[in-house]
Amino acid sequence: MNTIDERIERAGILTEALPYIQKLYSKTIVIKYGGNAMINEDLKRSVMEDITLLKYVGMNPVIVHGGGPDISESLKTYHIESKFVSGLRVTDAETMRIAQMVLVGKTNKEVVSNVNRNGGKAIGLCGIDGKIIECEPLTEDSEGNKIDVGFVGKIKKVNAEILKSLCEDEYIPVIAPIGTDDSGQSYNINADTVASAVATAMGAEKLMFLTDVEGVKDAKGDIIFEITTSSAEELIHVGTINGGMIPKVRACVKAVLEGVNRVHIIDGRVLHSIILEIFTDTGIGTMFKKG
Ligand SMILES: Nc1ncnc2c1ncn2[C@@H]1O[C@H](COP(=O)(O)OP(=O)(O)O)[C@@H](O)[C@H]1O
Ligand SMILES: CC(=O)N[C@@H](CCC(=O)OP(=O)(O)O)C(=O)O
Repeated sequence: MNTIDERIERAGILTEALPYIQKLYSKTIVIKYGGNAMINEDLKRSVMEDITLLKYVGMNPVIVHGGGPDISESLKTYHIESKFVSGLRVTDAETMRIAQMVLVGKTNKEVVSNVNRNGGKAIGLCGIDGKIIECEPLTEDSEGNKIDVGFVGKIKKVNAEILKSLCEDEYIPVIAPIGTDDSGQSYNINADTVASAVATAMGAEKLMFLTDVEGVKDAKGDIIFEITTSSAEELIHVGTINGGMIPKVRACVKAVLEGVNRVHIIDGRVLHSIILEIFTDTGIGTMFKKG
């Protein structure tokens, strides 16, 4: 049994959250949940509890999930080697078939089921459903160099109406990063890119990327708490930001420039990282701003 002092302290913590709840009430918050942050059951549960809590206090969370490690593992069982160009998986027809099977059939349903188990109402979708994500083949990397990565999609349009209706109807949309074109061809898309495009199309207030580092690091390895869009580009240019952090940072920069107010990269390995970011003044991880 808790003492009265402990209970008063708890009440204090809850009321501290009030200004944040008021500020973000009815606002859309897009959460990118990366494969490398889906580490263990405790962490998965804490992410789902946080997201369900956001919904119950009146915010509109939308989840975009990755699943790169899951895809690579499945490809291995089919004796297919994973190849990446500019951080993007080279996706031939067979890789596309397996990526879709894994992302939609496995990862998406696991996330949906975890949200539901925690009392939320999740609806699993990918960009093919309702043609939410319209694509064409991606033929250039972010520097404008020609690349041949097969069925990797460049997003032409996100049709956000269905997502908005689901949010209004008490649901939490859970989106797998697969898109489609007019012919019905499926495309594999980097999940960071999808999260950014969904946040912009939905007019989200906030976009959070859960990953496996504390935030964006500078050349000395220290976390950068606030980064401008121009210094982010500069750190990519000099190589301080590299590998999988490049598409993530570019997705952040694009979202900020296209009107998403708050964009953060946070450590998905920390229990309740979403709540810590949203309900505290200092926040955690790296925040992006225009400039
Ligand atoms: N400047 C940097 N700061 C932080 N992480 C970086 C940086 N440059 C490269 N990285 C790497 O980026 C990784 C995160 O990208 P990625 O593995 O693609 O994440 P996710 O699977 O969550 O999308 C980190 O684990 C880190 O190794
Ligand atoms: C084109 C491309 O690279 N697509 C990614 C989609 C999954 C993803 O982005 O997952 P993470 O967020 O866990 O890395 C892939 O095939 O791995």
